Amino acid sequence: MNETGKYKMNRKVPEPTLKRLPGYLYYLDKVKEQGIINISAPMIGKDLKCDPTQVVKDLAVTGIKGKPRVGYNTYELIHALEDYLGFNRTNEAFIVGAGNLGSALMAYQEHQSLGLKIIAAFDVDEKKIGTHVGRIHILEYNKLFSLSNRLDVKIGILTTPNSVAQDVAEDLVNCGIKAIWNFTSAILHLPDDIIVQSTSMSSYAAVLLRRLNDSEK
Ligand SMILES: NC(=O)c1ccc[n+]([C@@H]2O[C@H](COP(=O)([O-])OP(=O)(O)OC[C@H]3O[C@@H](n4cnc5c(N)ncnc54)[C@H](O)[C@@H]3O)[C@@H](O)[C@H]2O)c1
Repeated sequence: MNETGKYKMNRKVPEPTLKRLPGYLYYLDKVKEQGIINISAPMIGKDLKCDPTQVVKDLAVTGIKGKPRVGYNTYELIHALEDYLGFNRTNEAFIVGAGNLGSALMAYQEHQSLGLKIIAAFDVDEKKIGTHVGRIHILEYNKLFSLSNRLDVKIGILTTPNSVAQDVAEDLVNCGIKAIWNFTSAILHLPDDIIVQSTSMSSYAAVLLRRLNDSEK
């Protein structure tokens, strides 16, 4: 942090901090609904079962500082978090692979409130092409190239089988995609400037099962 308490813009915020920020936002929305105007770090820490020092450190990345004995202004903090996370902007995304997982992601409207809007899906399966999930149309994979020329989409969500993930990811990059949310288990080899966020439910399940096993010993 610099002397004003703000993180320098070029400083890379640790991933665990970034992962915790949406949780604060969700919690603060509930606090706001209860009409609570100011909230302290110890109160947030108590409710979210985490260390208040960690809360202060995490929230400092937004540039907002709490006041001694008053805490944070709930509205200011929500706004700062939304702004920092880009939730109050619309980020359009393509999804490739409209199977079980791809369709579930398309059906999950909550992403929109996070500023992530899936505008089209692409697949190679003739039976799926031309259908839609909610308002999202599933288009022929080859259309990815012409459509990305017309639209300035920067995010690609990858839900194809693992076997084709690298090829599809390279196509996405060639179409101008700058950030890939990778749900496959493939380890993608892409240029350094491409942001890849891999998400694995299996790793969370592994932690859950291991902890359950440990607790039963
Ligand atoms: N990250 C997670 O937690 C998690 C959870 C479940 C599944 N997965 C992974 O997500 C991926 C999808 O799983 P699923 O159960 O939805 O599979 P699925 O078979 O239901 O869907 C895959 C879709 O991709 C399409 N496809 C195949 N080749 C393609 C290509 N070259 N271009 C475009 N589309 C293509 C298929 O036609 C199909 O519609 C798999 O890699 C799976 O391992 C990840």
